[in-house]
Order: sequence, then C-alpha cells, then structure tokens
Amino acid sequence: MKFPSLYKIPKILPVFRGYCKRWYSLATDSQSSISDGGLCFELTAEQKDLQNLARKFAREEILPSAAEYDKSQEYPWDLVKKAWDIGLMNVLIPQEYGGLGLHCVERCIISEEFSYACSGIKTAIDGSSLAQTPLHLAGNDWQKREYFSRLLAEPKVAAYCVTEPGAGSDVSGIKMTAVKKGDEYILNGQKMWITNGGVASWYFVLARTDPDPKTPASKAFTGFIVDRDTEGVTPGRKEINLGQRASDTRGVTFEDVRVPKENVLVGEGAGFKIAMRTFDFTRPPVAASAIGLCQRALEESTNYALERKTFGQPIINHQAVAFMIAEMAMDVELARLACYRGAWEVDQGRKNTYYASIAKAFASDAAVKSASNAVQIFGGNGYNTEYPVEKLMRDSKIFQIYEGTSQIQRMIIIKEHLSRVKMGL
Ligand SMILES: CCCCCCCC(=O)SCCNC(=O)CCNC(=O)[C@H](O)C(C)(C)COP(=O)(O)OP(=O)(O)OC[C@H]1O[C@@H](n2cnc3c(N)ncnc32)[C@H](O)[C@@H]1OP(=O)(O)O
Repeated sequence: MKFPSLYKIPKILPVFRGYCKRWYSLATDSQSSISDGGLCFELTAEQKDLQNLARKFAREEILPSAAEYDKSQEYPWDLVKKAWDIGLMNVLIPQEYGGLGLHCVERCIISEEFSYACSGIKTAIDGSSLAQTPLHLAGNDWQKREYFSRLLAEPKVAAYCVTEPGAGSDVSGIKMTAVKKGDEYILNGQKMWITNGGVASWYFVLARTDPDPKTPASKAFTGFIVDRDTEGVTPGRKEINLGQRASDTRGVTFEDVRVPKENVLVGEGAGFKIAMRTFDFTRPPVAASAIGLCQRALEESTNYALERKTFGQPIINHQAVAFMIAEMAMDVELARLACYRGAWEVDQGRKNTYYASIAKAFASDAAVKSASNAVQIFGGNGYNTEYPVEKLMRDSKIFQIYEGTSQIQRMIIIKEHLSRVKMGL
C-alpha cells in the first residue's frame, strides 16, 4: 500500500485517513505474527509509508524554511496548516472522534523526521499533542467531542499549562488556584514557559483545588480545559529563547477566569496524576525529536568530514574526528532503541514510565553532545550561521530541560528502578 503523493494534499486527507484505518489493522496483524519469532527491529510497510510521507514533508517543506523561521522567530502557521492538511498533525485523536487514532510509535516516527529538518518547527507543529494527551487519557465523551473537533475542523493548536514561574521541575509546587463557586471554578495564577501559549485556542491547565498544604499531590490538583478566549486569560510576550525559536513560548496569566465544571477532567483532585501520566505518552516522542536532531548532526558531520581537508587529507581520516562521528552514530542507534522501547511499551498498554524517562534522558543528552561535537568538527565554520550546525547546538539544549529536565528523568528512573527491584523484576 502506498500513500498518495504529497502534492495532492488538499484532496487526500479523507483518503489518507482511510488508508490509516486499514493500515492499522494490517499493522497489528503483521506485528502479532512478527512477535511469534521474537524481536523485530523492522517498521511495518505501513509505518515505512508514514515515515516516507513525514520525511518528504520535512525535507521539502520544513527544511527550506528552517533558517528563516529561526531568524524571524515567527510561529510557522503556513507549515502548521500544511501539516494539518495532509494529516500529520493531531494523529493521536481517536478515530471515533474523527482522528487517525495512531499510536505512540507512529508519533515518534513523525517527530524524528520533522526534527531532522528543524526541531523548533517540529515543536511548533507538535506541541499541541502535549495538551491533547490529558484529554485523550482522561476526557469524557463530551469533552473529547467538543475539544478534539475544534482541532480537526481547522488548523488550530492547544497548549499544556502546568509550569509556573516558581514551579517547573517540582509540579506539586504550583500556586495557581481554582476555587469552586456554584457550577464554575474561578482560576487565578500565572503559568510560565508555555509552548503554544500565544497561539493556542484552548489550554490544559493544572491548578490547586485543595488549599491544605498537607494534602498529597495526587489529591490536591485538578486539570481543566480552558478556552483561550475566556475573559481573564492573557498570554504574555513571546519569550526570546536560545534555540527552537519558531516555537511560541510565553507566560499566560489567569485572572478570575471562570471555567464551567463540565471542563474538569475526571474530577476534583485527579489532575496531578493526569499530568504525570501524560508524560508517559509524550516523553518518547520528545526523545524521537532529539534523535532527529542527532541524526542531522551525524549526517552533516559525516559529509563535512569527507570533504574538508587538513594536513593533506579529509578530516574523517583523523581518528580524533572519526571517533566523534562514531560516538554520534552510537548515540543515534542507542537512543532510537530506547525511544521505540518506551513508545512500544505504552502502546502495549503497559506502564512505561521507566522506559520513557530513560529514552528522554538518553536522547536529550545525546542531542546536546552530538550537536556540540558537530560544531567542533566544523571548526570556525560550525560557529557561524552560514552552516547548519550552530543552530543544531542552540536547538538541542532545550531537550535537557522541557518535559522534565535530564536530572528529573534520572530521579524518575532511580525511583522506578528501586520499585522494580522491590517487586523482584
Ligand atoms: C512536543 C514537545 C512540546 C514541548 C513542550 C514542553 C512543555 C513542558 O516542558 S511541560 C512541563 C515539564 N515538566 C515536567 O516534566 C515536570 C517534571 N516533574 C515531574 O515529572 C514530577 O514533579 C516528579 C516526577 C518529579 C514527581 O514529583 P513528586 O511530587 O515527587 O510526585 P510523586 O510522589 O512521584 O507522585 C505523586 C503521585 O503521582 C503519582 N504519579 C507519579 N508519576 C506518575 C505516572 N507517571 N503515572 C501515574 N501516576 C503517577 C504517584 O504514584 C503518586 O500517587 P500516590 O500519592 O497515589 O502514590
């Protein structure tokens, strides 16, 4: 089965969705037969088609615009619209709500391809998935119908509002309050570093509903879906960041924002676990995004080292350079294994917290190391904006920070490891 040409985009979406529905049943069948023989590192034919489609879009649409968006720091609405048109956005929305209902492995495939071309544009296009995941995991039928349909009807995006000026790594330290009054909640507080903060049409918001500081995190917070145009919601200025500059990052202020009780996910007190569980689904795709950047660093470095000569020969022949490239290749391969393990586990319906954090930490650290070494291999050229690797280095750093720092991932890994030891796993 082949996907239609990218350039028949406007007409293909329903066809693409039809393919995806058929493809999924085929993929599931073929995966179960493959698993009879043990491990399998092959994508299914249909996943390869998806990869080819995402690669074509990334190389032909994202890559040529990457430097310009990095410079202008504008949100790439034109690319968001194109990705939306061909069905490469909102892919997790279940079929019963009009989406493709793809799984975490497929999201990783798309993330890796997009990030190869530009991880900033990738974050701009895909940041919405982070906000969609709490709704996917914990929304009721009405909430899903209402809020997913808005994203499918038009190229719109959502944002995940958890971090605050005083609470990033320590989610239980958030200060935003939500107080119930009649059939509404009144939200007050300030969110910070919100990806898509200024461009989203709705937000997932985590707020404290139990003022008692002794109440455990698992009962003290509530998750809400909040419309962007509700009175009292004010996005701040666009933050000027080191890298991933096409992504829209802002503070968002909530001042006496009235949210109907129908917009509470699950119920009062359920928010912290929803926010945490979300990361189990979204950290593997963040790892995949870091891998896309690593792969780009590897390819740029290899090509450059084959061309560039010093001491009478291409620099690839100098072991000092060759070993840096070998390290990049090792990191790409190992990060990819960890990433797809994390995604596969959650697609099997198993708790993947351990694998998701391993993947996210390893791939993020690999991205920073690979991009830095790519600059080193390019020498003075690498430090210059005429070459692509300085942007890779700037873009890479955020992987060690967003969706949980590399240090937080290690905290999660050791906690999960010790509980596995206790269980005798
Ligand atoms: C596409 C790319 C877009 C990029 C946009 C990026 C936007 C962002 O960066 S979003 C913000 C990123 N922030 C983070 O990642 C936060 C990092 N911090 C954390 O994950 C947590 O605060 C963490 C892990 C440190 C734990 O905090 P802590 O306060 O110690 O909670 P902890 O005691 O472990 O758990 C509290 C409860 O939650 C439960 N819980 C914890 N993790 C999970 C989980 N994965 N699933 C379900 N429940 C969970 C625990 O079981 C516990 O429940 P109970 O009380 O019933 O036993």
